[in-house]
Amino acid sequence: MENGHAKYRVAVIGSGNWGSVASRLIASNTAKLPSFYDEVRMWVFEEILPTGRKLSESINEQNENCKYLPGIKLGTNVIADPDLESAVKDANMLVFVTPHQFVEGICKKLVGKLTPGAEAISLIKGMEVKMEGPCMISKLIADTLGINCCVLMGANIANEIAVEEFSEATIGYRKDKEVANRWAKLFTTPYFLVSVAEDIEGVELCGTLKNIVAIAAGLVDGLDMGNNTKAAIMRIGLREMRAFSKLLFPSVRDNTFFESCGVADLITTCLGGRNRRVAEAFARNGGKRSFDELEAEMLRGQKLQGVSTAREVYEVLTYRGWQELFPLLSTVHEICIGQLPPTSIVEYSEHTPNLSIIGGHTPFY
Ligand SMILES: NC(=O)c1ccc[n+]([C@@H]2O[C@H](COP(=O)([O-])OP(=O)(O)OC[C@H]3O[C@@H](n4cnc5c(N)ncnc54)[C@H](O)[C@@H]3O)[C@@H](O)[C@H]2O)c1
Ligand SMILES: O=P(O)(O)OC[C@H](O)CO
Repeated sequence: MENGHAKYRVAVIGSGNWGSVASRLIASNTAKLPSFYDEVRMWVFEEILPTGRKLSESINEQNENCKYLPGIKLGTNVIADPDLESAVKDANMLVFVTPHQFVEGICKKLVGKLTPGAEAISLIKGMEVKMEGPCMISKLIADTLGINCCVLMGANIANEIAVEEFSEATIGYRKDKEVANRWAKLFTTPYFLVSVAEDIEGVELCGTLKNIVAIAAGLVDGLDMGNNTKAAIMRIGLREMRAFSKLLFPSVRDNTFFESCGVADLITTCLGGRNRRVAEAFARNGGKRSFDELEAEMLRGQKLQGVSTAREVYEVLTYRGWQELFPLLSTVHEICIGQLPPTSIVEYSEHTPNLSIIGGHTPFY
């Protein structure tokens, strides 16, 4: 507390492409806003660079993440820390921004180490599938750590935000609007406009599912199909995103799909994202080189989320008998694992089933 007002200390857990840009964005605000401590600790998954230097040391010396965000100064109040416990010490606002496959292990290491009353926000686009069913990443964080967790999703290609091109984002929250507004204050800048929506599942599922549609869009590009085909993929994808979200969480709101986290993120990812780019290469190689191989070669340490999300969603679809209702989401997974050729991405529509069978009415399509 300072002068009777709460003061907030921010830690960022993750330092990849978006993690580095988010740290820079946040740090530009904490340096200015009196309700936040200036310093932003950024946890770094330690790596040894080709020069033999540690990534965290290099970031602190150059004030730049030469591997995941070269050429951009982070702000001198961003401090890289390879020690997870030390990175979150005394922090009461925790920003989670790692590829989704690593978050469970990270959370387990943080149990019992957090400042009482800490709040979290997840910028992670992905989901986990457990024995008991699908689990959104914000819920995984909240349940493992016993803390409240909002989400921030949107049309946010990190490299564009790094050079301060105008973008929007959506914060999803469950009940506490005051907390959501505090997160919005932390993130909002003149070039990054943030709105809040009381629909955490809807916001998070938009960010998660659009990565599967982006794979489909990349396949279409790799097959040299035109804009009409790609637009059709995006429309069908958006429709399936909304239907799947509402089946999982009936509380999900239609309006959420018109926020930055919805249609805008779908568009930007299908035009300029990494999932699209690698899927294009996959199709150009006729599916002969795996996504893992192409990811390693093309992204140099950055991670795709769409391929694993397609698998996770497919598990849910098969377990619940919904596969035929979601031809695009299902087909993307079957192409990714080599069960179908890339050209199948536009063949499935011939077999599109009667989509009105759920519950005998047409609530989704
Ligand atoms: N990059 C973007 O434009 C962007 C924009 C919005 C949202 N996102 C989302 O943000 C999340 C993080 O993406 P990113 O772009 O910051 O990461 P990234 O793909 O650029 O980088 C991969 C990160 O994973 C780390 N890592 C590798 N192995 C690890 C391990 N075993 N344990 C923990 N960490 C490990 C690496 O050190 C690196 O920091 C993803 O869910 C992504 O979908 C990304
Ligand atoms: O580069 P992608 O495909 O991981 O997408 C990045 C962001 O999610 C776009 O908002």
